[in-house]
Amino acid sequence: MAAKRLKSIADQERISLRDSFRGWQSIPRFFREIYAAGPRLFILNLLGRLLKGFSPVVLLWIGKVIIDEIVFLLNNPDGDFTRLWTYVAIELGVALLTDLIGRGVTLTDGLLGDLYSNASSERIIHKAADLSMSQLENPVFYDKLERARMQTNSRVSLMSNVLAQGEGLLSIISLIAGLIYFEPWLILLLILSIVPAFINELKFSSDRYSLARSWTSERRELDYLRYIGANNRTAQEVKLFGLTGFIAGRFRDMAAQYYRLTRRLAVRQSLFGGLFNLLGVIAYYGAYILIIYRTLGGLLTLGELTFLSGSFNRLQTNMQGFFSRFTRISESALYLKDYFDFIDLEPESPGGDVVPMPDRIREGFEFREVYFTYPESDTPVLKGVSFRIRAGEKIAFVGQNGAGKTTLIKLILQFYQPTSGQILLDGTDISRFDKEAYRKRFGVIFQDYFRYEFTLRENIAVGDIGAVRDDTRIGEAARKSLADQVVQEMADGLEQQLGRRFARGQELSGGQWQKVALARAYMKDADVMVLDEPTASLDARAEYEVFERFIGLTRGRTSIIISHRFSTVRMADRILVLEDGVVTALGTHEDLMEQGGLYAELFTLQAAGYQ
Ligand SMILES: Nc1ncnc2c1ncn2[C@@H]1O[C@H](COP(=O)(O)OP(=O)(O)OP(=O)(O)O)[C@@H](O)[C@H]1O
Repeated sequence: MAAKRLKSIADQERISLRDSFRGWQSIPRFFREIYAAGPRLFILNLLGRLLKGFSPVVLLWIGKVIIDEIVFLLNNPDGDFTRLWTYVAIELGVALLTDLIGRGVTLTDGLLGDLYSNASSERIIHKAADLSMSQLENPVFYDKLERARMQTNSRVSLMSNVLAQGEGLLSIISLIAGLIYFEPWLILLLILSIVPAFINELKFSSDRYSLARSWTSERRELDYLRYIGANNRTAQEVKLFGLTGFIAGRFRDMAAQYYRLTRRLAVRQSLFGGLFNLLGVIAYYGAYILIIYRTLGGLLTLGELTFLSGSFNRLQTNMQGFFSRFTRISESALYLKDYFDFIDLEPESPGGDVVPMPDRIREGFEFREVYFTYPESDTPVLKGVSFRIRAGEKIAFVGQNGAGKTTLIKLILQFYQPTSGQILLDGTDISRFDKEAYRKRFGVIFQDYFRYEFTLRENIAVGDIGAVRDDTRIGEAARKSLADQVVQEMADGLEQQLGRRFARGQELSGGQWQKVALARAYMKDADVMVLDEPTASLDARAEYEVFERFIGLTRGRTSIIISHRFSTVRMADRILVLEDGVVTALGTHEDLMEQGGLYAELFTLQAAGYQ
């Protein structure tokens, strides 16, 4: 199998050093979101870190005072020991307090992280709901959604890193103040030992991000392969068709390329990093020798020697931590920008004033010269479609696979806007109605309805989720769609968990699922019922019953039915025949039979099959 060649770091647009800092602009907004998720925890955390930030210098300082006091007492054996023990007690107190505060900080970090992660996941769900189908189907948008969703955990660690960074900065400033006070030259050595390592870190982090980013869609494919390769839904086909080798091979090729690219980066980073670290060790010993000389020369006390060498050592570790966190933050902050880019996506809006929905449909729908091409596609699906659906009538759409029947429904439901032409409801362009109010008037079952792994009750109630506790309405919807038979067969009745994913879940047959899905359309007293292939999985008797009920129950209500079964279709008031995106006939069953076109041909073909 010829594997796709994947983009390497050399192929793609590189993210420059300056771009690495770009992400930092999003941090204030990020912290506003975290604050909003848990204001009290956030303030507690800041206070804790503030105190903890000063603890290293305080501890080192007390250590210095203690050693100087010991040296003094050694030289003056008759001196008073009270001061020494007081210092030791203070050191113990500070050490205990620092430990306690440290635990408090870890605790508030974890809790804040949880709160923030929950809040941001919810935001992403809401945002995805605001976007149009064409936005969601667009791969660029989808990649943004994917990045926003996948990086929830990395945002949580970003939060801890930024907070730790503030704390680290306090420690560094206070330790530097001590160094400057006794021995300013040490600062120069410190800078010398740290800066090259920092630049190295920064460079590699932007490379890592560039690589990960340019690979978003490939990683999605890897995830998809992992999913279809090890999953109870695909297991049947994978076993039957022997697909394991194919899927695993495809996964292996892609994963190996990704591994090779990341390995090269990681090895180079680690080599350079090691080299620069050696520089740090040499600088530390340079500083140590300088301090020893000064002490031997009587310029520094023994306590000051321990304070300075301790401070230098701490500073070096703290600064290394600071810089490596800095690059980690720059890296995750770039992802943060992806998240905000997604949150800031503008939903498509028609512009102009919103017109209130009429309280009931008087005339009906009208398609006027509607042309439609799916986004990201060049092939027109609808090519100048004009027809009316009268208020209260039952209309059936028929036509061969791919003719555009479901597309007509998607346009009526405003999942997409026509490329040109108009769809009117009682004379008003449907795009001018508030989408939510408009869609509320429809009871719909889609051809590719979703099987939610929720309870049976919830699966029916998704048609009007506000009524999930309304047993009367759920029971009625189930009766109308024959789903009541399914309810009776389940051990837990309406509370039966469906699907196999969760404990006590019960899988349904195709026809049972269809009855459940059909019940959703009955959940509300909709003005317009839309049934797209509602009976494809039902047995002949169930199908007959479903339709008989449907006709009786929706008398006088506008309904649209898509079906390939002509026994169903002929029950409609009028039938629209769609051929390759064009309406070729519209009339009653009798009219169309008389005309002798595609409808008559298909009807006769199917009828002959039953003889
Ligand atoms: N989301 C989409 N993006 C791009 N093209 C699409 C999309 N959905 C459908 N199409 C294309 O639009 C054409 C019409 O599809 P549609 O689902 O409307 O057909 P249909 O008449 O309902 O067919 P069927 O009887 O098989 O359900 C098909 O050629 C299909 O490939």
